[in-house]
Amino acid sequence: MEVSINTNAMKVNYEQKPCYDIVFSKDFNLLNDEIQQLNISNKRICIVTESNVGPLYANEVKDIFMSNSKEVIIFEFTAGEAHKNLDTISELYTVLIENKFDRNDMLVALGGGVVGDMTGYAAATYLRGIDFIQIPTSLLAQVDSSIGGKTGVDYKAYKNMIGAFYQPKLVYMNLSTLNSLPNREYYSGMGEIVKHGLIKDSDYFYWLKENYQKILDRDYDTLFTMIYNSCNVKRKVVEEDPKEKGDRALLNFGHTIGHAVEKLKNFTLLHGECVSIGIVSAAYISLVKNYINNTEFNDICDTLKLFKLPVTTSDINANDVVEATLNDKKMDSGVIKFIVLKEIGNASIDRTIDHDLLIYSCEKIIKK
Ligand SMILES: NC(=O)c1ccc[n+]([C@@H]2O[C@H](COP(=O)([O-])OP(=O)(O)OC[C@H]3O[C@@H](n4cnc5c(N)ncnc54)[C@H](O)[C@@H]3O)[C@@H](O)[C@H]2O)c1
Ligand SMILES: O=C(O)C(=O)C[C@@H](O)[C@H](O)[C@H](O)COP(=O)(O)O
Ligand SMILES: [Zn+2]
Repeated sequence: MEVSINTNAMKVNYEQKPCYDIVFSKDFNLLNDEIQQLNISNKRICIVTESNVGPLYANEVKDIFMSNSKEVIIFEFTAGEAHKNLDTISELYTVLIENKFDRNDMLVALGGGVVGDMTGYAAATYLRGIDFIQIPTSLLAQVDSSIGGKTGVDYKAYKNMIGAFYQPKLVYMNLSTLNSLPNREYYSGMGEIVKHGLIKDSDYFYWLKENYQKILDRDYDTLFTMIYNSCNVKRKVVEEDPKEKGDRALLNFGHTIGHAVEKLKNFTLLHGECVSIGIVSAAYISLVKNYINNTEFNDICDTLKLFKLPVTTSDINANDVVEATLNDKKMDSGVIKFIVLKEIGNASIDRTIDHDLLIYSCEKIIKK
């Protein structure tokens, strides 16, 4: 994978026209210029954040917005997937109404994927839609959730069951915010990053493997190259299929089983950890279908383990996992659009994966 990165930004097109910039930076110094281009001088701003990230970064970000807008308020909720729900959204709606936010005003998501998904959904639905921008602060949010416009909340423990496709006006990444990200959360982001290599770029997958120590050490230049490349993989997929009518489903590789595990483990495993387990089951199905060979299957498992990710789980049963997949959003008239690997770096949609094969693959990931 040869990548010459001579810029700190990339443009995302949507329905074949420029939509928003993804800006990569070592700090918040470029944020002022970026938001000035959005002409927010007469806007009210609500920074949406949570109890871990807010105390670290909200004041610095608020100061930047204060010097460019009419008014800035902060909405902070308790961190964690358990608060990615309609109750939190309702609290945010109430704050916006009480502060007389109108359609001219804007939300700012400052946090990980939970903040980004919820802020985007609130922006998509408040007054039938107001602008929002993403300032992702977790690795997973920087390489995945802040890009592509999937927004939403969990509903009765079903993942992302309520939501909207709604694009941000800007994605601003301060890579230095990762310095405060706990290791387990950092490794969780690697689940989505390994996924990017597996579905679209075998050179990238092997580059991750070769650079695993620098990645674990959070070497800045390696981190920048990795985040930039993952964003590029996702950008290209979502530009081609913004509302997942086709190949955007490839980004869901590992998620059919992954989301089921996330639900059945009562969100005690992190999203990226569940994606890792889901990748193993999907890779195993790809092995059974003779798309990949044993060496490649073991290579995938070993690479996930290099990034401290789980490849098995326990205390759940295969039938419950498969039952949970029936609510997968990739279901199409009772047939799952399951994502398999035709080879490393080349995923595809397979509508022939039946109940028995799903059960068989689950037994591979469930430790007795
Ligand atoms: N919309 C999408 O396309 C998309 C893509 C992938 C994942 N997701 C969703 O994103 C969520 C997972 O995102 P996540 O892993 O960022 O979870 P998260 O938002 O819960 O953040 C992970 C943890 O790290 C903390 N944190 C975040 N940034 C930090 C920082 N800079 N310093 C210290 N602590 C920090 C958070 O408080 C939290 O405890 C899931 O709900 C998943 O469904 C959405
Ligand atoms: O952006 C996408 O499309 C993805 O599938 C990215 C996934 O990593 C992410 O977890 C997404 O939220 C899952 O989509 P969902 O439609 O299954 O909720
Ligand atoms: Zn995901």
